[in-house]
Amino acid sequence: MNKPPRAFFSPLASGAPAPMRELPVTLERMIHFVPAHNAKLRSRVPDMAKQVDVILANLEDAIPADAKDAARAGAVEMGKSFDFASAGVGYWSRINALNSPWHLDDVTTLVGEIGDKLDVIMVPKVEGPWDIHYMDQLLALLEAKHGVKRPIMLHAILETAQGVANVEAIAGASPRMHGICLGPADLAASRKMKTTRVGGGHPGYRVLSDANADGGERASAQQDLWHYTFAKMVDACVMHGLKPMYGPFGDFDDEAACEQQFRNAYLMGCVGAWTLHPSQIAIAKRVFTPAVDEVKLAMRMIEAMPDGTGVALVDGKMLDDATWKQAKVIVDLARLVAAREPEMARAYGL
Ligand SMILES: CC(=O)SCCNC(=O)CCNC(=O)[C@H](O)C(C)(C)COP(=O)(O)OP(=O)(O)OC[C@H]1O[C@@H](n2cnc3c(N)ncnc32)[C@H](O)[C@@H]1OP(=O)(O)O
Ligand SMILES: CC(=O)C(=O)O
Ligand SMILES: [Mg+2]
Repeated sequence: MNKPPRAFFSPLASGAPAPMRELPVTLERMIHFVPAHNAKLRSRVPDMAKQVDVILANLEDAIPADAKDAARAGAVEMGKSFDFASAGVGYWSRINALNSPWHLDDVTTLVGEIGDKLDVIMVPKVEGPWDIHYMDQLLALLEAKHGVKRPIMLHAILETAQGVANVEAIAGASPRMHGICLGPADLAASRKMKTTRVGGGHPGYRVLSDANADGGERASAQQDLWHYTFAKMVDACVMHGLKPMYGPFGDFDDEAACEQQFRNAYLMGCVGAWTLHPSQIAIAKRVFTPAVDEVKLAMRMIEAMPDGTGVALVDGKMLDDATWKQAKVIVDLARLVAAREPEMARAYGL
């Protein structure tokens, strides 16, 4: 059963900030992962911040068990030593799972030490709305205790079969929800898929054409292992006004496959993807920034139907209200990019 509408937007603790009614309008083309226990990489945060939209201090998987405390302390140091808000860069942290021995210390330390610096907590292995309700209540209590002025948002990773089954309820569980991203590595393990990869396709997952009468070679094409989950996730996010994102791509040497995975996500409606290595930043930026010719076409489409109604022809193709709305999505994104990147503003003519 859902909360009554008025209760949905009430603070969950006396003194906690009022839940947000709308998500901040901001670019999140890449969530750049920094292993927070690594002092060398932490020292590069000011440089990284010039290249990415969001920096995330990772505390969960990929951090060795004996470095969990150091990673937590590193996340606090990152939040205190660099002014992400003034740089126009988001600051997120991925905490350890709700049933792990590090989870409680992660949440209490982050909110207590840098609650007013942290935009989003990324929650791994979310199974159902109950996980979000728990986080919502805990954060409200901690925000009230530490005088945090702005609610910390939640971004769920969709990486268990149970989570996929419950994705709509997860998306609608709290006004704290920022978005959901796909976690293909844990999801593969959860589903007992016979793969050993972090995202991307698999050469064995194919469709074969019918046999040829002459016994000749049959055409076959690799298919997308993630399409069903991904489409379900995007619709759940959009239904609740959240931001869908692609997650990680683990083969750093296969830049073409990474770019294709990111592009599929972009076309399907995602706002961004994770970058795990510096080489992936340019890929994410290229993919999640609308191309100049696409933006110029979209602007001509909007000009052809100034009030968004009726029918027109642009370059021989029919447009109506629905195509106008698609064009507006692209132009709105271009305006967001242009506000941050003067060279793109010039290229778009905005
Ligand atoms: C399934 C999941 O949960 S995915 C999310 C969890 N995984 C992660 O967060 C992984 C994040 N990435 C990393 O930890 C690292 O990229 C590694 C350990 C995988 C590889 O790092 P390296 O072995 O140093 O790779 P490589 O030699 O190619 O790095 C080139 C340079 O980029 C730096 N670099 C590597 N990763 C990063 C990063 N995420 N951010 C910033 N700089 C980085 C390296 O320090 C190195 O710098 P240097 O040449 O000055 O020494
Ligand atoms: C993203 C992530 O955590 C996973 O693929 O498991
Ligand atoms: Mg995972």
